Amino acid sequence: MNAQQLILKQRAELLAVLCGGGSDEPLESVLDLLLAQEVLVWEDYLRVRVAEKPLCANIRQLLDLVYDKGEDACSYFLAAIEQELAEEQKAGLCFGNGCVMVGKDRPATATSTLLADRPMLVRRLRDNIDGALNILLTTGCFSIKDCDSVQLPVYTPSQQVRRLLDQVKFKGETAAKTLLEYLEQPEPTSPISAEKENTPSADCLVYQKKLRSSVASQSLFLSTYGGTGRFSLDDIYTDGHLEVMNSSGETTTLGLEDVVGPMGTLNEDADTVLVSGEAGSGKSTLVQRLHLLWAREALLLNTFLLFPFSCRKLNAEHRELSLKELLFLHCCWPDRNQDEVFQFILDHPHLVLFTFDGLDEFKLGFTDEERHCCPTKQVPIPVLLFNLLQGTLMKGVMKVVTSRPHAVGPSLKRYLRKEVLLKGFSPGGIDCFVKKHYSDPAMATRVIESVQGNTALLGLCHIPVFCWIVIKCYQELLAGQDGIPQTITDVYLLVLQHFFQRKSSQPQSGLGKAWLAEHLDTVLKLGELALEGLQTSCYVFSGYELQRNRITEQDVGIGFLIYCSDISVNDCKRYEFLHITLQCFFAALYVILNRNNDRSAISRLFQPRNRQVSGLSQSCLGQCMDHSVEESHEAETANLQITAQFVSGLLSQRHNNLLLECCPAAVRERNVKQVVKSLSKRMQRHFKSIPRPVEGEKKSMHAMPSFVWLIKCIYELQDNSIAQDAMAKLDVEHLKLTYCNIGPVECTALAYVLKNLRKPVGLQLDNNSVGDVGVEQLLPCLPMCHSLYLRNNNISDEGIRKLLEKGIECENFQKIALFNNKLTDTCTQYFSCLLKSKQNFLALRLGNNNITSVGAEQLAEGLSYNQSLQFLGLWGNKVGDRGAEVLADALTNSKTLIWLSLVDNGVGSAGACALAKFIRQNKSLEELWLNKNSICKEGVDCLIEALKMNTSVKKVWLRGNNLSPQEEEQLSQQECRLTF
Ligand SMILES: Nc1ncnc2c1ncn2[C@@H]1O[C@H](COP(=O)(O)OP(=O)(O)OP(=O)(O)O)[C@@H](O)[C@H]1O
Repeated sequence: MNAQQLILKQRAELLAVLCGGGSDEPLESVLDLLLAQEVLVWEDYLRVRVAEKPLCANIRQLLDLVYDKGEDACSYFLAAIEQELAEEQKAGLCFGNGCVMVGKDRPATATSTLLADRPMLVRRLRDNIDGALNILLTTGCFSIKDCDSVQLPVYTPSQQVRRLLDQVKFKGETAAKTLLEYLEQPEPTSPISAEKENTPSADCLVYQKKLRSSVASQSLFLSTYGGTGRFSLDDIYTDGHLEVMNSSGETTTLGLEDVVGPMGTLNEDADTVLVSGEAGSGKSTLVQRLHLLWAREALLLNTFLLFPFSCRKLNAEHRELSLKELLFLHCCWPDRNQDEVFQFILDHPHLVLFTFDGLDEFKLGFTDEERHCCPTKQVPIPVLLFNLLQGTLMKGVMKVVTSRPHAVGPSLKRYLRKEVLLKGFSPGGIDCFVKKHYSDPAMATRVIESVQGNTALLGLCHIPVFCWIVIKCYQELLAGQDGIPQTITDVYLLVLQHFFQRKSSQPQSGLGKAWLAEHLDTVLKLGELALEGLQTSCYVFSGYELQRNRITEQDVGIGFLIYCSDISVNDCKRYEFLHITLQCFFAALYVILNRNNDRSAISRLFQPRNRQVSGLSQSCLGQCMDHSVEESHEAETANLQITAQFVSGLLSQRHNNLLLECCPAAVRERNVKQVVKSLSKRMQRHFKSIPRPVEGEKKSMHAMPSFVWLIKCIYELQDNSIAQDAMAKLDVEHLKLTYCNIGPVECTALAYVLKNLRKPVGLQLDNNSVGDVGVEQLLPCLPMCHSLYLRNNNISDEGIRKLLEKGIECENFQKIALFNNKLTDTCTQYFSCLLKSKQNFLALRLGNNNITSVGAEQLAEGLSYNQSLQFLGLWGNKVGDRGAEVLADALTNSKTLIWLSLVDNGVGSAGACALAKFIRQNKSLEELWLNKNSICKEGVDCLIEALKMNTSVKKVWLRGNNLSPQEEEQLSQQECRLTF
């Protein structure tokens, strides 16, 4: 009997076994096999999987279908049943001669691979569906709704997997690829299976589950949105730009998953990873994302337990605690067998991760003076924290610490495994964030367009917290009564207005012109609390403190203060400002608007503050700082600096009308004078520190970060005459601002002030995060720059286009250094134009970018018209022989070029021979750098011949080419100007 006849004959029995027990599973697994063998196509599958029909109706449909498909289909069907059913179910059934389920050729697409491998995938994913869903969610292939529809509790795990596979197929190729890539990763060596000794007991597993669930619930929502609508982290999280720097100062971009990975490791023996970034750059949000992904088992798969700490909350812990108490009281309490869980942690440090968010908010600066290594002994929190960071306590536990840069001094740096720099949103990140924020794409486009239309605003939006405010207050922004925001004070006034508007009795009609005066009482009460807090490094407030400042429930209801879910044992309510920068803003309002302030309030803000207390022996542990014991260190509190910046901004003429209602003109005038005087005094201190120039060198000022802060204060004031006065006394030829965390916001302020310089300077901004937007911001001061150094600043061709468009018009502009950016052949046409039109341009350094022979050809075009360039650096590009040939040709007649570098450019002997021709004719070149190429003896012979005709060249560098030591020896004897 053939297979078709067997099916017909046994129809009732087959129906009975496939219906067995009313479970879909036998039918589903047979369908998996038939799909994989292509006996059924997707449409067939849908016809037999009709949810509304009873199971037996679907099975009958399948029997009809395979019967109609003929003998082969029926053979496969019987073989599938034989393979899937248990022995007792198969008893009495006849399967004929059977057929073998063969593996098909590898399908061409990922979606068809999912079908071909369906039976295996169902088995594999059954126990790991969360991991797969997480990866689909984090990569944006799935929405939360998709995940929910897969994980309905009515489905068995296998059914959930099938729903997932069906959904992935529906989403298309990208989703299918993502899933397959995830499955190709080596199975996470779960701590359970990795080593026997790592096997956690049942109680540890229960604890892990509880911890995961507690961490997940704490990290699901973003706190900034607390009072203004709930935003889940999944819906709004946008990747920030992360970098690590190696020991030679080169930076590499990395992803969230690399934060705790080996990339960028500088000190293998240390366990603390620092994530540093400016205020509002997204550090807390980043660790929150790490927490959430760990809790969902989507990241940090080798971390068995993750303990999240907030330094802000640790500040409020005045008790002495042991490590055990710290973990269990502050993070998650084990319901069973505490000792065993703690012992597991002690025995397996490599399976544990601690995160400490906001080290800069910790009352005491890091010190390694007091050693402590006993996990059960009670000690003050700072001792515990600092010893954990050093590794004296719990060596081997990985720690991720976030901080603003100023709080990380050399004493902590010694204990860092690596430092990850968080630089806020990239331009693409801003777009992505806006799109995530608005469900209406048309609205998102409007916002993006208007942000991009205003470069100062675009610069601000690189900092996520500003970006959030701009988006939040978009209505006010569009209403635009007071013009488009330019400064951070403008942006924070918007948010103030927005919140009051929301709570006003007639939200539709808008606030009156005197809106600030109407809410002055609330502003002053919140401002006083904010200022007191900042002065004592206090960011969490009790109900009592609110009461003391007469802050009512109604005031809290406006939304600036949010309830802070303190996870310590103390269950009294605590509050914090929506964001710490908002606390600074209120403090600034208080400084400006409170009539009882003493006159020195402003000047104190601008004075250097010595914050750190050395040693833990001071009696003020856990208490507010006593300024009388502060000493020696010159680290100004960054939040007070931000406050000073807001004070400057509020005193800007632009906000005169608004403030006039709240503060008499005479008081305002007095305050303005105070600010200007303080700024001028601080500037003078900087200028006085400028060393006398060494003979033969330029007079140069190496600015400290606080110089950038002063510049930002001047910018906030928006008064050109103040900027002019400040620059009138700056008498340097070179202004060095390397490693000063200069991003687009800082570039705006720098340009505003530096455009008033009396004499042009060389502006050195190497190793910052200027980017294309920052470059655009710098344009106003380009006329005052004879040289611009922008090494390692994430600049692309587009930034260069804008820069050179302006640069061509600037008479003074003569040198540019762009080593290690993101430049390609596209930018060389702009340089070519510059070289053609600027016959006083001296130095062009484009090392370590992506310029090939195509770019070299374009550069050559410009060079052949130029009679001024002295230095041309192309180190570490890919111009090759062709590039060397065209450049050599173009430079032959140059009477000015004295230095040329083609190091590490894939130049061979053909390129060297072309350069030899150039040497033969050129009379200006002094140094030629050709190290790290692939030049052979034949190429060097050409160079030697050419050098016989040339007296100007002093040195030709040829290290690291295709020459044997003997050849090098022999060649250098022939020509002493060659260096190997
Ligand atoms: N990656 C991100 N995706 C979406 N929004 C973000 C992101 N990063 C930050 N934000 C927004 O900016 C706000 C401020 O960010 P966050 O508090 O993480 O900054 P921070 O660097 O920790 O600031 P501070 O140093 O002042 O404590 C967040 O509450 C959120 O609204």
